[in-house]
Parts: sequence; structure tokens; C-alpha cells
Amino acid sequence: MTVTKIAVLGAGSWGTTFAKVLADCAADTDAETVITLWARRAEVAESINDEHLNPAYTRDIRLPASIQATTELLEAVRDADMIVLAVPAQGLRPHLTQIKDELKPGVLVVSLIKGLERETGLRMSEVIAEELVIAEDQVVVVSGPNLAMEIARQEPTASVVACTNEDNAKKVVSYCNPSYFRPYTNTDVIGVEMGGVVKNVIALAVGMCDGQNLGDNSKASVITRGLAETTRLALKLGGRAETLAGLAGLGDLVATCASPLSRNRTAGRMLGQGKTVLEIQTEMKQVAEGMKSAKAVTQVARSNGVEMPICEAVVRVLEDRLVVKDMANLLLSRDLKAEVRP
Ligand SMILES: NC(=O)c1ccc[n+]([C@@H]2O[C@H](COP(=O)([O-])OP(=O)(O)OC[C@H]3O[C@@H](n4cnc5c(N)ncnc54)[C@H](O)[C@@H]3O)[C@@H](O)[C@H]2O)c1
Ligand SMILES: O=P(O)(O)OC[C@H](O)CO
Repeated sequence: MTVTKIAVLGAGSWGTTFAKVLADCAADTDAETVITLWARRAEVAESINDEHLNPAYTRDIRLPASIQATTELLEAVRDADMIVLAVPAQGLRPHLTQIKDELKPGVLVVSLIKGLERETGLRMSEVIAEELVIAEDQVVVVSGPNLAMEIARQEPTASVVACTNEDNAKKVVSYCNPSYFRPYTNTDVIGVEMGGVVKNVIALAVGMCDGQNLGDNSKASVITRGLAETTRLALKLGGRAETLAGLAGLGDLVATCASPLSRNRTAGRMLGQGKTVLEIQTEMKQVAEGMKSAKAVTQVARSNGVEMPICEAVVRVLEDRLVVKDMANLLLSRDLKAEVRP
């Protein structure tokens, strides 16, 4: 039997949980799979190897003993058939630069990351293909309503595995389909990625509503109009409307904006309560990607002539150019128009 080697880079909440998804799937199917999880910090790798726990990120969840953690990046990716990327968006490129000479020909590279690169406005799949000099159809994106802790607890969850080559998406699906995780394939990589990126910015706005003690009407209005602006941008960039109405669009937006587990919603709530960006970054130990990607989203939107008033307002708050209590007034006083364009 051939052994499949999978490397997961990033032992935070989602990287650790996704390694568990892969390991549980391999156990369910009796597949010969070696899963190596790369952690930046030695104590995290030691805890995963010795105790099968990653308390800082997945609390008391017992990880499958088959997951081997290492702090050696090149050792993790050497001979890997599939490399899964779960580091924060702004830290991705330097990692790719380090691993690019170690890649096995034909390797599949899977992005779990929901962000845009700030300097270039590129989606993660574009950064990966560019930096690793691999074909677009070797890059696969996993995105959807996937709060890591719920999946770590094995609560039933669906997701999307997107690749321009559907066979490659199916291959990745075959590795990440344990009993509690149902991945659907999609060939619309742009729609899937943009759904995951922009929902983080909208969740910041919903969190701001919470911080201002606004109720469900306000939040539903932000979520729904947020989906409208996300869809406008995704369509302009070449995505498909059905994707944004699916798990990676509406599904993820609802999960993130509703859940107290969401770091983006939590960061938004803190902004709504008057905390500064610096205070929030110091207090939160985990990444809230929307805070880093919001500006790039609005820059990409502007350069494509797409109006994104909620995202624009979030950026103004993040840049200290708007106080949260004035945000609703700014959004509501815009020119009136039809909900759906004829
Ligand atoms: N946590 C979730 O529920 C979830 C679900 C779906 C997608 N995602 C996405 O997955 C990506 C990773 O998120 P996460 O939740 O695992 O984050 P996290 O904050 O839990 O962990 C990030 C990991 O990356 C490491 N890290 C931080 N900065 C780094 C840097 N500059 N270079 C290298 N490593 C660095 C941290 O040590 C940690 O191991 C994000 O893009 C996020 O949006 C997260
Ligand atoms: O905790 P957040 O806000 O980064 O959201 C996590 C996931 O993206 C939800 O699907």
C-alpha cells in the first residue's frame, strides 16, 4: 500500500483541528497516511507529541496519536504529497519562500487561510501559485462555516474544497472526510476565497453592533447588505453568485457573525466598546484576519469600481478616522436606492 504524506503548516486552532480531521479520516478509511504538523513553538510541538494536546488552541481536545508535530519546517514538507497551509495570511509568503525548493513534483497545496495579502491585494491561492511557481490547479482552497473548536469537538459541519481542477478537489476531499466533516467540491476558487475573506470584515461590523448594544435588526441588516457587497466584488473578480449563496459565502458569514467563538466578531465587539486596534491585538492571542485584510479588500474593490460601504466604514474605524457610534449614521444616510439592481 502506498503511504501518503501530508504536512500541515501552522499549529494554531484551525491547523491543529484540520490535522485531526485528516487523521480521523485516515483512521476511518484505513489509509496509510503520515500527518506532520509544523508548529513554530517547541512547547506546542512537544505537547502535541507527548500529551496529544494543544491546550493554547484546542483546549482539552485529545488529538489522534498519529499526528506527529515538528518545529522543523523543511522536514515537515520534504516528500509531502499534500501541504496544508494554516498560518496567518500576512505571514504566508516568507514560509513559501523557505519551502519552495523542497517541493515534490505535482504536490497539492491546500490553503485554509482567509485573508488577502496587504501589499499586493492577492488572494492566498494567487500568492501560493506565484511564490511556489506551481500551476494554478495544484492549489486547493478549503473554506466554509468552519469554526475550529466546533469541528475539534466533532460537531457535524459542511465545507467547500475548491480547485480549478475538480479531480484535484476530489483528491483533497478524499483525505478530509471523517464522519463529522462533509466537504463539497467547487471549481470557483475566486468565489470561495472572497467569501472567506470578506465575511471577516463584515463580522467586525457585526461585532461593532454588539459593542454598541444594537439588536438583531441592525445585525441582520449588516449581514445581508454585507453579503450583497461581498457578492458584487466576487462577481466582478470572476466568481459565481451561487458560490456566495453557498457554504463559503452565506454559510460562513452566518456562522462567523453569529458565533461567540469568532475572533473577528469578538474584535469588532471590542472596537464597538471603544478599545483601540493595538489594545485588541495585545489582548487577543489569536489572529482576527479581517483587521489585517479590510484595507486590501477596499483597495481591490475601488480598483475594480465596486462599492463596499460597510467594508469602507470598517476600515475607517480601524484607521481611527471614524468613531463607531457614527458608523450607523454614515451608512444609513447614503443615497436611497433599489435593493436589487434591475
Ligand atoms: N480558527 C478557525 O476557526 C478558522 C477556521 C477557518 C479558517 N481559519 C483561517 O485559518 C488561518 C489560521 O487561523 P488559526 O485560527 O489557526 O489562527 P491561530 O491564531 O489560532 O493560529 C495561528 C498559528 O500561526 C502561528 N503564527 C502566528 N503568526 C505567525 C507568523 N507570522 N508566522 C508563522 N506562524 C505564525 C501561530 O503561532 C499559530 O500556530 C487564518 O487565515 C484563519 O482565518 C481559521
Ligand atoms: O474566528 P474567526 O472570526 O477567524 O472565524 C473562524 C472561521 O473562519 C469561521 O468559519
